[in-house]
Amino acid sequence: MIEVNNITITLKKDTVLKEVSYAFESGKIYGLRGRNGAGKTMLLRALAGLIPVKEGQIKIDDQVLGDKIDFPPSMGLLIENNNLAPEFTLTKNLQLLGKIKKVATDDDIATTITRVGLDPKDTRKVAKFSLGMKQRGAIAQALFEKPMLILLDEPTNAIDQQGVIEIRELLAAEAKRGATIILASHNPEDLSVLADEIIDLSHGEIVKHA
Ligand SMILES: Nc1ncnc2c1ncn2[C@@H]1O[C@H](COP(=O)(O)OP(=O)(O)OP(=O)(O)O)[C@@H](O)[C@H]1O
Repeated sequence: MIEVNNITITLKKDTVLKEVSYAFESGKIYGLRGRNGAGKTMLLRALAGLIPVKEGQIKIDDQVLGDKIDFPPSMGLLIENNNLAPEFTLTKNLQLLGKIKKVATDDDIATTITRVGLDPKDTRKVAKFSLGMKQRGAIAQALFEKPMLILLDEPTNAIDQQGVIEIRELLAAEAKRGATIILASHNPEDLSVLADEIIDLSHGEIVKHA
C-alpha cells in the first residue's frame, strides 16, 4: 500500500505538485493523465524517492520515504530516457544491475527479456538497438527483479502496434502478480485498456479521479 498524504513540491519557486493525496493498492494499475507539464513525471519521481518531499508525506507500506527509507525497497522504474549502458548487451546490462540486489537469477533475466519481446541471446550492444528495442529493454530493466512498485513514464512510447498489445498484457500480468503499477501516458488506449483508476492532473493538482 502506497499512501501519498498532502504533498506539495516546489522546485525553483515553481509549485510542481500541490496538495496531492492518493492511496495506491497492490495488484492495481493507476494511470496518470494530464497535459504536458501537469506534474505526472514529478509525481512519479516523488514516489521513486528522487525528489525530497518536504511538505506532506509518502508512505510505502507504512514506512515514510526520506525517513526510514530513501527509496521504495522493491521498485522498478522507467522514467524518461532509459539508463541502459550502450556498450553492453541487454543481458549484460541486467546482470550488472542485478548484482546490487541479487534477487534476480540469470533465468529471471532471460525470461524477462523474452517477455518484452527481445532475445536474451542477442549479442548486439544496446547502442545498436532501435528506439523501440531500447524502450522494450528499459521495460525489462523495470521488471526483471519482480518489484512490488512499478513506476512507468510513457511505457509504450516508440513501441510498434503489436508490441504495445504485448506490453499491455505483460503489465496486466505484473499487476496480477500483486505489483502496484503507476504509469503516465498520453495514449488514451493505454489508460482505458490498462488502468483500474485514472488520475487527472492539472497544474500539479489532482483534479479528478475515476
Ligand atoms: N528540474 C526542474 N526544476 C523546476 N521545475 C521543473 C523541473 N522539471 C520539471 N519542472 C516543472 O514541473 C512541472 C511538471 O512537469 P512534469 O515533467 O511533471 O510534467 P508532465 O505532466 O510529466 O509533462 P509531460 O506530459 O510533458 O511529460 C512543469 O511545470 C515543469 O516545467
